[in-house]
Amino acid sequence: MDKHIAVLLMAYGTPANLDEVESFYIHIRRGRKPTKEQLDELIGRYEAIGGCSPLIEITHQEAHLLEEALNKHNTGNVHFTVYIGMKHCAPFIEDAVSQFVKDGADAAVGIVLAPHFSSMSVGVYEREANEAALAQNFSDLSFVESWHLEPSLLDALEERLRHEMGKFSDAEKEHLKLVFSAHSLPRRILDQGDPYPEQLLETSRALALRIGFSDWQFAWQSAGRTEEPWLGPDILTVIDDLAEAGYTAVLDCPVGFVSDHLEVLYDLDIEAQKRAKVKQIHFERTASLNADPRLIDALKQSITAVCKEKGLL
Ligand SMILES: CC1=C(CCC(=O)O)c2cc3nc(cc4[nH]c(cc5[nH]c(cc1n2)c(C)c5CCC(=O)O)c(CCC(=O)O)c4C)C(CCC(=O)O)=C3C
Ligand SMILES: [Fe+2]
Repeated sequence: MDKHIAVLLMAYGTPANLDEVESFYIHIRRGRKPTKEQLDELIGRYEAIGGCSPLIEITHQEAHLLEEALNKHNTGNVHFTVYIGMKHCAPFIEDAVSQFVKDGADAAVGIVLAPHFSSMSVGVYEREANEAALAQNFSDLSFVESWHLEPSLLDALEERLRHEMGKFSDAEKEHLKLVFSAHSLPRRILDQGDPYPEQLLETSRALALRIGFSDWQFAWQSAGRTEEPWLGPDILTVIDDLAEAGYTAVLDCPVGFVSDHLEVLYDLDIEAQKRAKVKQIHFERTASLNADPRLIDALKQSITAVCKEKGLL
């Protein structure tokens, strides 16, 4: 009999349509209903990107390609099945865990479609998966904690950066700032020595070095609308400051994200682009990795490394 390894591929989730925005938002807020203004504002953002986000469809493509890649040329009698588990919409992480337990998986490896670890992002996915596994008496669940320096990930991002750089003239490049961005988190993560900011800088440094462009900085984006302070500087403030400092071009590389979704299609393509226009800055961003074969390879390499560590391969 083949050994059956389940891969739990986790992503944020998205509402399937505008009618589902409210329940999605309530789930993000752990059961608290948003005010009408908050809900309308979020619906407005989804409307602005065409009604819904492509995140689910892209995640399905990634899952399919990953399963194919893992089962290609694998040694011995091991078979991989990829299960999608979303944090905030169906199929939820616990649904995926129930399914692979029901399917008789011998072991499971979890990975989040976000390369950098934070206790408030990837850590929460892991906790939810562990709780679901525990509830079903499944004990062989391991995780890829972060995969932010996987060579194939850097290859894919480097190619995106080189392509986008080509859209600026040599004259523009003299006043161009390369900005790496990622989803902000509440500033209190710093008190706990969270690795998130440093891992993001590691990816950013590696990429700037690869393309030989030293005029870069980091910015946070998509901070939540809550009372507590979030990590800054925010990308919109950075655009203002760069304009003030005489920059006329910005290339943003959202290194913290993998797929096209609201935070890229709205927060960058609409909101940041609009701010840049006001400030007369030529703003571009690198294309999302989506189902890029090098992204799939990065996921495969990090999953097989954990399998080897655990003696599964
Ligand atoms: C670290 C991180 C990532 C990256 C890592 C990962 O991918 O996990 C991420 C991704 C995403 N976040 C997304 C959307 C939203 N996030 C919200 C709110 C929040 N995000 C948070 C963190 C993160 N979020 C946090 C701490 C909150 C505050 C509430 C809470 O404590 O949980 C809200 C509520 C309203 C608002 O504040 O804007 C929305 C609509 C979508 C888009 C989905 C689509 O395309 O539909 C994606 C990929
Ligand atoms: Fe978010």
